[in-house]
Amino acid sequence: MSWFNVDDDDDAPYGEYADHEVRARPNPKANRPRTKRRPEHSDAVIGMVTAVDRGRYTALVPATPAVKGGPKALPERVVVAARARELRKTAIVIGDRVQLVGDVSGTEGSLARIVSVEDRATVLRRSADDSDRVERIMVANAEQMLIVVAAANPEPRVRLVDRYLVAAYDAGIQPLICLTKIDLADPEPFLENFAALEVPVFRSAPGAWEDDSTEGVLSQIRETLAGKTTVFVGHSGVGKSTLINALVPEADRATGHVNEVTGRGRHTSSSSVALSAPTPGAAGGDTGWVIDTPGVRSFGLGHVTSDGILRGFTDLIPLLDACPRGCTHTDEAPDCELDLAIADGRLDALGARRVESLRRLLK
Ligand SMILES: Nc1nc2c(ncn2[C@@H]2O[C@H](COP(=O)(O)OP(=O)(O)OP(=O)(O)O)[C@@H](O)[C@H]2O)c(=O)[nH]1
Ligand SMILES: [Zn+2]
Repeated sequence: MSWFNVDDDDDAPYGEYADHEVRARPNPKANRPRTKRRPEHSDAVIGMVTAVDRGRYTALVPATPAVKGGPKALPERVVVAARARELRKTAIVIGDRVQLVGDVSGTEGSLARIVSVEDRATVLRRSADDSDRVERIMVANAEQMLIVVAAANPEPRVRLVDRYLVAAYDAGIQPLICLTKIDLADPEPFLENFAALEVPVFRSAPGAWEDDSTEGVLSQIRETLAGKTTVFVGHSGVGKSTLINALVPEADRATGHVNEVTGRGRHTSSSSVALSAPTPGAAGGDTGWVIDTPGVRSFGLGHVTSDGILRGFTDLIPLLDACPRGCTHTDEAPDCELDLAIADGRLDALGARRVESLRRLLK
């Protein structure tokens, strides 16, 4: 099975566990869940978590070879698992690589046990709002973030994109921007806001897909997704599901569906899920992973330090070297180089808008 689709936890679409333990770690890019090293499970297999649903985790386990005198060979399979007791307080999220023991056959009705979570390459977090210092882990091990934003309906908001960018840079994830609904409005004025950043941009509308042509935006996006794990984020209604359905035809994200593993039918728009995104034409099936997340209105950054926020403004960073020592770069900061650069024209009107964006987030 190359893809599957299982609902997330309805009540906690970003994972059930506040991430107190991880926040204390000094390096936000390479932190690991604080799991005590348990006795080795030499028989454990590794799987990737693709869905979380009320204490049940779905993991994709690659084919395992036969062991002499031991278990038989097994093909790639979907395994449903519960967490081991000792992992009660550990966040397990989509994208996590986990060690599974017990019945890892993936046969209908079987239940394996997750006994540990592997170190994470990246952790994408979000807090409820900026005053909320308790963040949730949304996704583990994403390498790219595709920020989906509509040219119109809903109106694009610079501030929300700024927030996604900050969250991505803070997590060490490469951001990408996809403007949808370019048939409804000219996307360029909005995109100018981000022109100074070296962020790849895609422009999408069903008329621009031209699936068969290499120039079509879908082909461009597929190429970028190949072999990578990419989390899709965006405000509700921007066309994220439409895009995912076009990229991963089996995804069926727009309509409700029956959960293949649990048999429960539920609407998908509140759930996160990982879908494999095969790249047509790529030799050897250069599969990427698309992680869909529920559309959000706001994206809290209460957990990000001001240094983390600055990382989202790569275009302004070179100026800051000339700031007075300890400069906070806010409106009130005396002699901030950002103000001097606006005054003497090194930053144009667009640059001044970037400074405003930064300062709103630094508040
Ligand atoms: N004109 C136009 N409409 C689009 C485009 N993409 C999506 N839509 C429409 O926009 C509406 C919302 O699209 P969805 O794909 O459901 O949006 P979503 O971002 O997944 O929204 P949530 O499920 O709430 O997160 C639907 O009616 C789509 O048909 C586009 O490129 N152009
Ligand atoms: Zn400054």
